[in-house]
Amino acid sequence: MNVSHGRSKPETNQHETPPSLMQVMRRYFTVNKKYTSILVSAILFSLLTSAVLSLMTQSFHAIIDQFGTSGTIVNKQTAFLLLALMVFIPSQYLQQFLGMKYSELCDRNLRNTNFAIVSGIDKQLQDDHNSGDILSRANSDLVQINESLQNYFSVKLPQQIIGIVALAASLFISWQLTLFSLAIVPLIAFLQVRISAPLTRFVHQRQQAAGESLSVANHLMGGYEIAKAYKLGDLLRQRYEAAVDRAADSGIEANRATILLAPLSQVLLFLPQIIICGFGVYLASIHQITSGGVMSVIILSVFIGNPIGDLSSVLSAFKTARGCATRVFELWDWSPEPTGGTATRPANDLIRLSDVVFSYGDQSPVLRGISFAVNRGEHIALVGTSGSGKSTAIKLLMALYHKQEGDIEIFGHAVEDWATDALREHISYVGQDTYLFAGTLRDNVAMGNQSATDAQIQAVIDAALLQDIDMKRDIGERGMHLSGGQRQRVAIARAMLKDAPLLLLDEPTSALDTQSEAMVSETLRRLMDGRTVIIIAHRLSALRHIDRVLCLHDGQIVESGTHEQLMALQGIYYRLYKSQEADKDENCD
Ligand SMILES: Nc1ncnc2c1ncn2[C@@H]1O[C@H](COP(=O)(O)OP(=O)(O)OP(=O)(O)O)[C@@H](O)[C@H]1O
Repeated sequence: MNVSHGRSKPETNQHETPPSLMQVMRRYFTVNKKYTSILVSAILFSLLTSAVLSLMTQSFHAIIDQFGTSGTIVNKQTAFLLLALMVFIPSQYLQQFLGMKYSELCDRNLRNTNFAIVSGIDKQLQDDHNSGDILSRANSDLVQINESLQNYFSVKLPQQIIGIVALAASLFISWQLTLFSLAIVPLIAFLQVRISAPLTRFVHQRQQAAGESLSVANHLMGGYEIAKAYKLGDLLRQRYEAAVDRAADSGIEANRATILLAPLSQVLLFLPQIIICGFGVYLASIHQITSGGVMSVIILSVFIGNPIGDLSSVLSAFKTARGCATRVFELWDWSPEPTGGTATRPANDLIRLSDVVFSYGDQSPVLRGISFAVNRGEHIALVGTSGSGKSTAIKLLMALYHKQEGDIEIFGHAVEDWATDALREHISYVGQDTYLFAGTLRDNVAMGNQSATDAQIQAVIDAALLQDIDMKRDIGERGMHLSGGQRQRVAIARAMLKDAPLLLLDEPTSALDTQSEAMVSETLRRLMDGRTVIIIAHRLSALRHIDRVLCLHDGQIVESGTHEQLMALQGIYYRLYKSQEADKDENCD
């Protein structure tokens, strides 16, 4: 596993040995290294707290011994005790506060880093994973990491530091009494480690299953109408319950280990003190230790016992954090989308595909050597049978996927020579599934050009025949408060505002009824005017004004020409056209 959050692995392998706790924690610290000074300060305050605590115990020791021998209390020691308390309290506050702050800042950093990485994941990898799993890694896994580690950095780590210093002070007072009281610790610690060993696996499985259940819930919300229309409620519920069952089974196993560890911790907490009392009285009786010494060791044993007793909960917190962090870091190791080359401006107006071959993953090729060129201002239509590769060709032009063979040249640069972001600035895209964001009409249109003025936005709203809708109107999540035709025209208005020289249209009217289609077609005409356009067209009757039609079949261009030329050819295009005409006649009857 990488130490930095730079990603190198092309793909995750579920069967790989999971990274060790050390590897995961090293990566956690590296990713959050800008906050290390806060953690170091928390540790320094823990050291100060423990040093003050040891000195307080020493003076307490002296006060009791003095009182035992002379019946008086030493004023100097008492004054010191009070002074030490005044340092102890703020120091303990700061150690906890800084530990908590460190963990909160790390959480924020992990979330921001995670969002940036998720938004740049290679499209092919994203296709291969379900969105619920990605969301679960980006949310509940991060929550679990924070919950597990925050308590450690703010409470448990300072306790451990204080415990170590208290142990040293206790050994200094009476090494026999201290070691005797700790004799049982190795055995119990060994049991704790053994019992908690499978915890990481169960936590990993639980989070995996939680991701699956989230994915099913996503389907229910995203495909609400379909779920209702096809009565998919039961099917989705069964899938959801199966995933939740798996999450619960793994959760029960994970918690079983945690619960088993609890009694061991209790034993660890009290046993040393009982031993100190008994053995301490014996040592005092043979003058090996004073009564003040026994009292001090008892006090120190509480600070030593705390971290030992908490070992099990610390272990389980770390194992939970390790399981979740492994899933998050796995996501971070997925290949990012290539940022491309250095070209940021067009060299000329030509778009050209030469012998392009492309397949999704290791499947058989979807595009099998397609070649065509588009000149500035030309309008080209891609038509053909379903699955012939039309949308894929458009996605290659947007650099969402990358061809395996051949050349793709956009405005005079090979697609891979373009800086990917710059390339996309020169392209407007309107697809068949319009994605609108929750917010106002203005917010959605302005995504085409975030520096546009209200007047410019209103102008494209008017041009897209949306003038009846107030631009401040909330259009609902995914534009649910609008009709299908209106949603499509919002997408067109967005593309108009972007004003990019290349326009890619993927069946922008296919989902519309005839009336809406007429309105959308009108706005489309306004959008296409003066731009280079590649349109995937469903209704062939609308292609009479297109400069050139390319007919795809089985990943190859089999016919090319104007509508009239292709009709005269009486090939695939002609048959598709005729079958659409026949459908239309049938519907009219
Ligand atoms: N993300 C993907 N992963 C794997 N295969 C895919 C993916 N997208 C599309 N395909 C496959 O690639 C082939 C071409 O799909 P594409 O969407 O390019 O066809 P199309 O001509 O646009 O079809 P339609 O007219 O039905 O929209 C199809 O067989 C499809 O199953």
